[in-house]
Amino acid sequence: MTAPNAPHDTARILVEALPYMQRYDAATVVVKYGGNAMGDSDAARWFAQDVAILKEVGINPVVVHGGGPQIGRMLDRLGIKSEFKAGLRVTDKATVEIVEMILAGAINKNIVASINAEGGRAIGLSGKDGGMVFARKVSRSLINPETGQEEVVDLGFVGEPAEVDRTVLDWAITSDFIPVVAPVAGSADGRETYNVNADTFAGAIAGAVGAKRLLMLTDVPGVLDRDKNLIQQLSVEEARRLIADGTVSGGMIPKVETCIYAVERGVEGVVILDGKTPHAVLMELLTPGGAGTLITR
Ligand SMILES: Nc1ncnc2c1ncn2[C@@H]1O[C@H](COP(=O)(O)OP(=O)(O)O)[C@@H](O)[C@H]1O
Ligand SMILES: CC(=O)N[C@@H](CCC(=O)OP(=O)(O)O)C(=O)O
Repeated sequence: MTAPNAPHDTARILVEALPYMQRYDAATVVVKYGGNAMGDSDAARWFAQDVAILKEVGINPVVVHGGGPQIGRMLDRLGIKSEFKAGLRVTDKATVEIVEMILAGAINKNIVASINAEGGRAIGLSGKDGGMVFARKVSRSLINPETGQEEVVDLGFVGEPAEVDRTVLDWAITSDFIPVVAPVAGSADGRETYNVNADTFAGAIAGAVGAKRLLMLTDVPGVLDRDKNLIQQLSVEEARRLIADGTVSGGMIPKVETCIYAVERGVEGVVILDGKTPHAVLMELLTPGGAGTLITR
């Protein structure tokens, strides 16, 4: 979106945006803000402005954020080694403490402050708050490259949402507040803290609140084919095929799996897009110039 430099520019932008505002009027849109999308201060400001504007025009944003690179940098500073298996961080007791500190602490509060600085009323939460999300331990089977056999790997305190209670989100959505949620959740008995992949967490939230759209902001233009060209639209079936044939790998796996999960739970469309482009969220929702990969049924 180019900045309006004359009143007729502003009027043109508003006229163009109007049908889109009507399409999403009073709808809930879940925006997953990945650690790689956070970028520099300009990108962070565009994001905060977009979220504040959405609420202002009658659309209800729920932000779920990540922070994988930021967790990695803190673990490095502390000399704690970290590895990923199947796109998930193997998380021991010391690591889960840092994960909660970075996600539910520093990053969550920075995003809240940025949105508030743009005139929004953001409220920072984690899955623990209001009993929003209870998690259970993730179990994953992977092929051991040495033996070629499938083995169950222990990822430690990595969780997946087992139960989502939307009460606290509904309260925020129907008030002035914009919920900003860190993907950390407790076990049902309150004894354990789990590190939940932010994509997975966002999908569970989008499904539970009946979101009309889920936007997944990352640092690539969307899902790329083998020649690195952007795929503009995918069905659930095509998306599954891309995971199975290895076109989609690494951190894109939980992202595409989340898209499939959310669409199957009634979210009309999920878009994977580059969160570092100017006003990516508004451009996607309120202009004809939407970018990224749209995944639908
Ligand atoms: N087919 C693909 N299309 C686009 N990105 C892919 C694909 N396969 C793997 N990736 C990788 O997935 C990354 C995005 O996942 P991730 O780094 O976990 O993002 P985020 O931190 O935003 O959640 C890209 O930067 C890219 O390296
Ligand atoms: C289990 C697991 O891998 N958790 C992630 C949580 C943060 C995350 O997902 O952040 P991004 O969206 O920026 O990747 C992690 O520890 O990095």
